[in-house]
Amino acid sequence: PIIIFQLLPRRRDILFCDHEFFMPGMVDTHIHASQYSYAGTALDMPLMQWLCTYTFPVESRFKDLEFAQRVYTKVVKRTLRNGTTTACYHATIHTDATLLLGQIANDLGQRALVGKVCMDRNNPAKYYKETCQESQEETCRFIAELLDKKYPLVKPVVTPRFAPTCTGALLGQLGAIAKNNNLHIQSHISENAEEIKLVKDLFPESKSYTDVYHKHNLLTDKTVMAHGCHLTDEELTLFRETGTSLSHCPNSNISLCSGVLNVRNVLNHKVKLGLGTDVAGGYSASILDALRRALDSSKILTIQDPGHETLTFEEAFRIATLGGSQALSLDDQTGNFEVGKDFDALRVNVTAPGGPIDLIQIISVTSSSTGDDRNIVEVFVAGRKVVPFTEPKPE
Ligand SMILES: O=c1[nH]c(=O)c2nc[nH]c2[nH]1
Ligand SMILES: [Zn+2]
Repeated sequence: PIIIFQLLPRRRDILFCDHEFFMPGMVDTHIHASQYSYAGTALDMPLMQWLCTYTFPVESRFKDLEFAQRVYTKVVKRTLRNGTTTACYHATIHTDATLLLGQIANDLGQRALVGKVCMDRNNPAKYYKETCQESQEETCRFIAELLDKKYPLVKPVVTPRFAPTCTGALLGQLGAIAKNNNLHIQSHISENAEEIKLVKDLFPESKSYTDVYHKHNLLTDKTVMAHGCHLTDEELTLFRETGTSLSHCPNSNISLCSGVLNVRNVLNHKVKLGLGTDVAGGYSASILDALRRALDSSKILTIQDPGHETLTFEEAFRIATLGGSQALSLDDQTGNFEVGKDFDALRVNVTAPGGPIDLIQIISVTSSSTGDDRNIVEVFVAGRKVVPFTEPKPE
């Protein structure tokens, strides 16, 4: 999808070809960098079985820094090429590999939140475990070492994987760490029915899944929760009251048969909302793909209930850009071209050679659903051109 909101007049310092324009960079509010290694495969199971069968064994390999370097370089480059100027990453439980992800995002020029995953229970994988104490200590080390690098665009995010794999003790400690250091928080919530039932059994004292996180001080205006397909209105109200945002990951929700988020209901509750690829539950690393699937998902709800107010193309575009920046509380820096924000932008050529669009005639296009990364000819983050990639100069 491409929105042509303004065909800029020709300027001497920026040469625009015909059918070119700038659009704001896109924001991926939820992506597992470590799972990029198997993106597009292994989507034949529901969430809990999928995690144990595929995800945890693959994530355990990130103890190996060479493997991590290879995968993380590829995922940052791929998302940049797809126009993701800001990404909110889950890595793995490994502190050093997660620090490496931060370094790679910095070197390649992506704006990023990077999280060392925390999980101290319900993980059957043999070599992929940490205790509550290790998780807490390594999170503190991760935060201190990443902040010490003083990367201008890369920040740590406190990352309890989700309630089923975290004890209450760990959730409480992570809530305190985030509060004491004024940090972002990310996790998952209410993705599928089996998971919700498990949380009910594990936390019988809590009123709801949302209440579990709330009780542990994990719902703040710097928290982003992925999925939320099955949240009740009462839970959405708590999201609104605490300033917590949602990451809508439609490719993943369909691929793992998890559920369909009612975006209209989320917007009506005035909950901040962004889009996520959720690689590798989602098989595409492109936010344009997420945008299309958000529209498809909304249309499915309309098929089921003709009274449902379908998401518009313009609303989906906003969620992919400004909405994402608001969801990550980064909208003072990015999300649109408001004066004072950084220049995070994509130079789009509707008729890029080899691209998917055949422009048959000059039309007053306001939107098109056929563009892809071939149409994104340049990417800028904070004013720096980061795509096409520049090879490092030889010493
Ligand atoms: O889509 C998902 N991917 C994950 O890796 C994950 N972990 C917890 N819940 C999850 N959901
Ligand atoms: Zn996820």
